[in-house]
Amino acid sequence: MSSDTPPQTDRTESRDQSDDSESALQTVVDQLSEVADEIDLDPNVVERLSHPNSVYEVTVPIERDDGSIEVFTGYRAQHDSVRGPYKGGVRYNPSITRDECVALSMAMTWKCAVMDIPFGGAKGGVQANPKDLSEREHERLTRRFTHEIGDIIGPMTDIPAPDMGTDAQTMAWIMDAYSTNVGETKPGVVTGKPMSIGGSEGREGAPGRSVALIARKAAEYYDWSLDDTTIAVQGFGSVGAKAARLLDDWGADIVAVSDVKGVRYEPDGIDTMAVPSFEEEPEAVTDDADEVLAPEQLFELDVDMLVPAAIGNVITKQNVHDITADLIVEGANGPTTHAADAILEERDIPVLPDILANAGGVTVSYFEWLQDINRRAWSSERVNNELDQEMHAAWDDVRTEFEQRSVSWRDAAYIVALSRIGAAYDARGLWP
Ligand SMILES: NC(=O)C1=CN([C@@H]2O[C@H](COP(=O)(O)OP(=O)(O)OC[C@H]3O[C@@H](n4cnc5c(N)ncnc54)[C@H](OP(=O)(O)O)[C@@H]3O)[C@@H](O)[C@H]2O)C=CC1
Ligand SMILES: O=C(O)CCC(=O)C(=O)O
Repeated sequence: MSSDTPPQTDRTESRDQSDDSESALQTVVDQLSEVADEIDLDPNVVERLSHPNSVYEVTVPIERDDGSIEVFTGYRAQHDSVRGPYKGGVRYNPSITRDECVALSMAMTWKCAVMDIPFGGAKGGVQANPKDLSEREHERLTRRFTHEIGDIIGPMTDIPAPDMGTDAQTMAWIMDAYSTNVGETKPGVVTGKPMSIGGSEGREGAPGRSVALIARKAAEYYDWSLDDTTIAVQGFGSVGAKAARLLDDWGADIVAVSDVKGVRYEPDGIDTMAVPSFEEEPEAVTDDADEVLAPEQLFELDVDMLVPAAIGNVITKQNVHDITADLIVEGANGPTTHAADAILEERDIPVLPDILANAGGVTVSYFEWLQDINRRAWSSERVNNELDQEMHAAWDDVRTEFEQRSVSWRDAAYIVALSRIGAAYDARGLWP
């Protein structure tokens, strides 16, 4: 099944349009086309990359705890595998759509390429609110979803991982359902598993760690001291809480953190360890806070650095002018629309893009996959050292393009990724 992709739009044209309706897919396709022009990427490769290889839509019926049957819709989008097996997370979210999965799968292709790890891009999910599911319902949903996509995932074909609304336990159920089906234990079919069944040290904290590492690199690049840097973080889950806590530990002042209910604001700096993360207790970030702001006020705060680490398309043409931060580091996937990105560029506010900043997750997933294949566990020191090395190498590659071509950080990251993907297509010559 192939997808109808949106038409590519001129960036200046999109500047003049309202981006109320700019979809995540439109954002990614526009970015692809802009960078393809910059590096003269073969138009055939651009055409190929503008479409997912396959998109699967499945029906996931489960028995609720009260005995009734409820039917959910699930997706798995596989974008491109020229550099290796499809790789990407599975999210449980009531508003997830087919197109959003396609957009996120495309971003995974770029992310793996910018990190130079041998995977392509995929993403999937189920249209369900994990907060409305009991643990047994979560398990039944996961096992049935795995059954429905069982033929198209596998350690050498497509390897799911956690994303919003899913966690290590979800991955354990996927691994068990898949392994039971094929009659053999296959730890490599998913990453982000519990340690007891082949998970890796450091995977859970890895995306937040990479966000913090890139934030620190960027601060150094612009000659800031982290000790004098104030930061606001949207989302206090797997990515946001870890990033905030590390940056706090490294000396920055985290002055605001938020969840769906609001913003906890402490101008003198928050003790981030004392605030419950999403995993510790959902929707509790503002509990007992002295000062609580409305969620949308986070972007208006007078801070040095902004880290959107919750959901996509939150920095838009409508609110981008409220932003006074001097630097943005994207923890979430696709938090900035293409139109808002152009305005930030005009305003000289650098944006360190998602495909670099949060790539620690898939990088440690790659380490986990290697450990599964070799049946050898790495120490947490080894995982963190190798992650730091990979992040620094990717930073250097992106910084080189940023400086040599005088493009945005996002375009520089896309250039690194698309050059590698283009070279793989050149070498393989996949055209029939
Ligand atoms: N987990 C991973 O391995 C990776 C995740 N990402 C991306 O990072 C982002 C966050 O994922 P992750 O940390 O795993 O998700 P989690 O489910 O762990 O946490 C999400 C957090 O965002 C908050 N949140 C949700 N909606 C809003 C909103 N509208 N405004 C403010 N806060 C909100 C939640 O708060 P509440 O408690 O109120 O629900 C929660 O604190 C996603 O874009 C994901 O794709 C990227 C790379 C890897
Ligand atoms: O760890 C992985 O394989 C993918 C994580 C993910 O979905 C992401 O980086 O957006």
